[in-house]
Parts: sequence; structure tokens; C-alpha cells
Amino acid sequence: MFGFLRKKPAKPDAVEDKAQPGEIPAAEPALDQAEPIAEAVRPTEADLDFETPAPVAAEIAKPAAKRSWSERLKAGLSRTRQQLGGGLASLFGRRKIDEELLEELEATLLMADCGVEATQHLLGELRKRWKRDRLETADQLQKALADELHAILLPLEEPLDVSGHSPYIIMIAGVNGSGKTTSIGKLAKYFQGQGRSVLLAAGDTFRAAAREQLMTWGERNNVTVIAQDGGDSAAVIFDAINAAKARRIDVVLADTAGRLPTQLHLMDEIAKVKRVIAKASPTGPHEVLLVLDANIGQNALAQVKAFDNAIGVTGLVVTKLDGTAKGGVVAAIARQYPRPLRFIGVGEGIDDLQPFKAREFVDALFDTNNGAGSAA
Ligand SMILES: Nc1nc2c(ncn2[C@@H]2O[C@H](COP(=O)(O)OP(=O)(O)OP(=O)(O)O)[C@@H](O)[C@H]2O)c(=O)[nH]1
Repeated sequence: MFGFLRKKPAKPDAVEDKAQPGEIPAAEPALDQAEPIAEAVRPTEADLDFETPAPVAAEIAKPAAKRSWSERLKAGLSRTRQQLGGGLASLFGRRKIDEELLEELEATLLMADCGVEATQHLLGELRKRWKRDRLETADQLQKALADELHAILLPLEEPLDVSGHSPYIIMIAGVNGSGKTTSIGKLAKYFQGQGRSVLLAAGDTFRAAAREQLMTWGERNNVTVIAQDGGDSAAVIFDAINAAKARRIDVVLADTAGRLPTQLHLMDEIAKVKRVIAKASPTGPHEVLLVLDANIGQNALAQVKAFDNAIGVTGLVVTKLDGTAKGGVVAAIARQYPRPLRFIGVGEGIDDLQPFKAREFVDALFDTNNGAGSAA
């Protein structure tokens, strides 16, 4: 699914062969000297070397997956649910609540990557409720756990409202392979679904395939992509914003190259990208989205901190929750470095990225069919 945004093998002459992660192109053109922008320079299918172009086009054309979002969310979170819920099921098979059970619950939460902070908090709250509410059965404890987890996650539920500015400029950042470019394609579709016009800025100038992914997506979905053959990320995004202003576009989604927080020169470079955006639009960027791969577990906290220090993160996207048992990391973020969790991704399908809603997330984790997690 969504294979059209999958990485392709590098071509011999691809930009990524020339500029490895960690390298900045030698000369950064001044903004007024930027190369003319090749707007949606569209490579042919043969150029793009797609694995499965026809099925992919059919995939894009599909209005939505047959399953509902809540079904896909539940399926996507199945590995974390197995880790958490599976662990809990074995614990809650016992009839009586006791200290030993709470200790085992602690280990289960830690193994689902909830982190020490959130786990201690949850355990503390459960102990209080055990006494205060006179909980007796394991089922009652599980329901209380679902409620407390919901309470932790609810503050992260702040949907992204793009109505305040036009164009509303969203800068997307994250480490290599976290899902930035793919998420941009999904977000473009999401905003289009809201009746908004969208323009994409191919600011990942390190990875040629990222630019091609965006251009192909733009071509097939009638979205303008501002791209440049190589060159400077800041310059591409600067020109994209001006193009969006001229065309009265509602939302600009600006891709950036992946980078590790330890690559300090690249963190400086992304801070410069942000400053240049502010030159093109004094109120922008209006959202700085950090894309996190859920597989990294607790490492997500360090990434939020580092990117926040460099560019002031205003929102998070957590991708690939479907491929991991570490979905509890969302609770760790909520307790240790809370930022609005705008979207979560549970698959490669175009509709598999949706706004985060704490209640449905908790329900999916505990699977309400079991009776837990449904309490408000
Ligand atoms: N299973 C799953 N795969 C995803 C999800 N989001 C993205 N991917 C996949 O993750 C891989 C990397 O995604 P990209 O969008 O290329 O990542 P990127 O951050 O732009 O990568 P760089 O440009 O190298 O930094 C692709 O194969 C995507 O299809 C998700 O929610 N679930």
C-alpha cells in the first residue's frame, strides 16, 4: 500500500549519491540568486522506476480503505495491544488485586515503552484508586488503567487548525526515514478533503527520491509541487511560499531532509530554514511538525527535545504505530515532553494517517470488546 511513496533504489546520478546525510551542499545559493524553480518538473514513469505503478494509481483512486478508521487503528495498534493488553490479560486473569499484580503491571507498561515517568504516575494513580474506590477485581483495575491512560493522553489531543493564516505554512522535520515525505502526501490528501488548496515544497534536497515522491504525488492528485534540481532547501521553501501567496493557496507543506539530532551542522541548517520561512511570511511557519517513528520508543523523547531546541516544535506526528509494540511511547511523550500530537500513522495507506484522539487510541489499545477503556 502507498507504494508510490516508497523509497526506490538510488539512481547512479541521484542527488543522494552526491550529498550523503551529514553533508551540506557546498554552496548555498543566496535567495535572490536561487535557480529558477522547476515547478512540478514531472519525470516520466520510466524515469521514476516505479515498482508497481498501475496498482498504485488504483490505490490512490480508492476513496478510502474499506475498513473504518477505528478498525484500522485497532488493527494498527495490535502489536502494542498484544504487548500491553496481552500482558494485562495474563495479569488480569488473577482475580484479586495485590502488590504483586501491580508490580507485574509496572513491568508490562515499561515493556510497552510507556517510560518510567508515565508508568510510575499510572501506578501511583491506580494505587490511590485501589484504596479510594475500593477496587477489588482485576477487571476494575484494567478499566481504571484505561481511564488513567486516557487522562494522561488527553492533553495531547489538539487538532491542527489551519484556518488562522493563508497560506498556512507547515514545516515538517524529523530524522531520516521517520515518514516525513509519506506523511506529507497523506496530509495533502487530508487537507484537500477539507476543501483546502495545498502546495508542496520539496525542501528535502538531500534525497532525490523524496523530491520525486512529492512530484509524483502532486501530479496524480493535482497538487502543485515547487521543486528544484538540487540546491538549497531554504531557497526552495522560500519560493514555494511566494508561489502559494501568488496563487492564494490555503496550506503549504514544506518537506525537509532527514537529520539526526547529533548532526549539529544539520540542526543549524534546519534552524536557518525556519528563519528563511519567516522572511517569506513574517508570521510563519505556523506549525513546526516533528515526525517520529514509533519504533524508536524512548528515543523519541530525545528527538523531541533536540528538534524543539533547534526549531521550536509545535506539533507531533507519530508514524508506524502499526509496525511496533512500542505505542506506549505516546504516554511517555505526554508525561515527559508534551507537545500536541496532531496526527498518528498506522499504515502505509493514504488514509492511514489521522488526527490523534485520546479516547479512540485508548479504546483501540485496550480493545473495548473486552469491556475496558470505555469509561469516560
Ligand atoms: N507501516 C508504516 N509505514 C510507514 C508509515 N509512515 C511511513 N511509512 C514508511 O516509511 C518509509 C519511510 O518513509 P519516508 O516518508 O520516505 O520517510 P522520510 O522521513 O521522508 O525519509 P528521509 O527523506 O530519508 O528522511 C516508507 O517506506 C513509508 O512507506 C506508517 O504509518 N506505517
